[in-house]
Amino acid sequence: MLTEVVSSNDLKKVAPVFGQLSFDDHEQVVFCHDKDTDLKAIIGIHNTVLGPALGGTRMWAYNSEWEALNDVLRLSRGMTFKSAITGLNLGGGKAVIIGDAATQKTPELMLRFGEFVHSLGGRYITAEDVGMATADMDLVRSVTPYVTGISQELGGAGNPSPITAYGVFMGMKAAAKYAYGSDVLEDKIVYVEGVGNVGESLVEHLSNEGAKVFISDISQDRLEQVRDKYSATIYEGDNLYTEDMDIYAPCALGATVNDSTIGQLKAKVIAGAANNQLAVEEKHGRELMERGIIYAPDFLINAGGIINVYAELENYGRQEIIRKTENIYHTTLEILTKAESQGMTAQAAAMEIARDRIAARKNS
Ligand SMILES: NC(=O)c1ccc[n+]([C@@H]2O[C@H](COP(=O)([O-])OP(=O)(O)OC[C@H]3O[C@@H](n4cnc5c(N)ncnc54)[C@H](O)[C@@H]3O)[C@@H](O)[C@H]2O)c1
Repeated sequence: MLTEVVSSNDLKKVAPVFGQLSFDDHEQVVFCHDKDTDLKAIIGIHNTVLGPALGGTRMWAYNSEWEALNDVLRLSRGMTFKSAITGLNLGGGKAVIIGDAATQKTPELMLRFGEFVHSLGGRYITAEDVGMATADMDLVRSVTPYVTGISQELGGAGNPSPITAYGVFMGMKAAAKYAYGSDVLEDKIVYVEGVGNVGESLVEHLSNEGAKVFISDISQDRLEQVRDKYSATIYEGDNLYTEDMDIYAPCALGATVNDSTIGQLKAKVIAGAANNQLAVEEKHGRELMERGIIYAPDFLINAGGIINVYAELENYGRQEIIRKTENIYHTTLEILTKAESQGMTAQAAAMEIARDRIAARKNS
């Protein structure tokens, strides 16, 4: 399976790059190293048929370089399909920096990373992802124009996370309409796993709508901050997957829908911001379908952020950003309907539309 998350030991059994599970015809993979700043980064450029490869930079303390490589390949491939299904003229790319953002991210390291991005001449355009903030992108902007997600003071569209959260909220409403016949989320029990930039903003929408929101995070500080601002309860148990809930919203890292969690989940809807929620796309997508769980494909409903940063390249304003993001509601309903009528998973239905758009451009 192309996007399967596997252990470092299993990864070592395949050819290092071209044989990687998620290589999937990547155009270019760039390894970046700088001794002075201890930068170790990998930039994945999956596909540039529709336009330059745009995707955020993630900084994470990976257990091994294999896992970092697997992650960047999975993520950059996902960006290709995200932009394609959202109708943007962008290709798919992503970068990972190996290290702990809390302790190892320095201005010097970010500048050096920016220089590597610049060296690609615009084939890859970066933005923020996990472990990155708008201020980091502002730093990168001082050495390259090939960056989005910069602050409004520098002419950017600002932090993309609130728009991402709004799009997830739209996709969640559409999935709820499909599952429950109504998109009103009042009194629905929603578990938000990960209350970082996007998760917090999603909690705000849910709490405004009167949903019963439970939150989990590995950071106690984040949990308390979010609980104190909105109507949300901190989940105190040790396995949220077994809890009674209507909607599960993964907003931390990917692959949480996997062999061990899928049989425990009681939610009827899965809709969240995390990229690559299905550990093995086809297998777990199908299992969700067989269990009657409505899955709103992640790359479809978390596209608000890329819509927001794309505005910086195309010079469209706030109104158009909101319009495109609200359209996620309609696209989600369309995909769920197509999937059911054609007996395919929602993930596969969304992928098919995205692939068709890329193929049409390639052949034009
Ligand atoms: N920021 C965006 O605009 C955007 C756009 C599209 C997709 N995404 C995806 O959404 C997800 C969240 O992004 P973000 O920008 O909010 O990142 P973030 O770093 O701000 O937040 C992630 C949160 O998840 C928590 N977390 C990490 N591991 C966890 C675990 N095992 N259980 C519970 N919580 C855990 C972290 O403590 C943190 O609070 C990521 O998968 C990201 O790739 C983000």
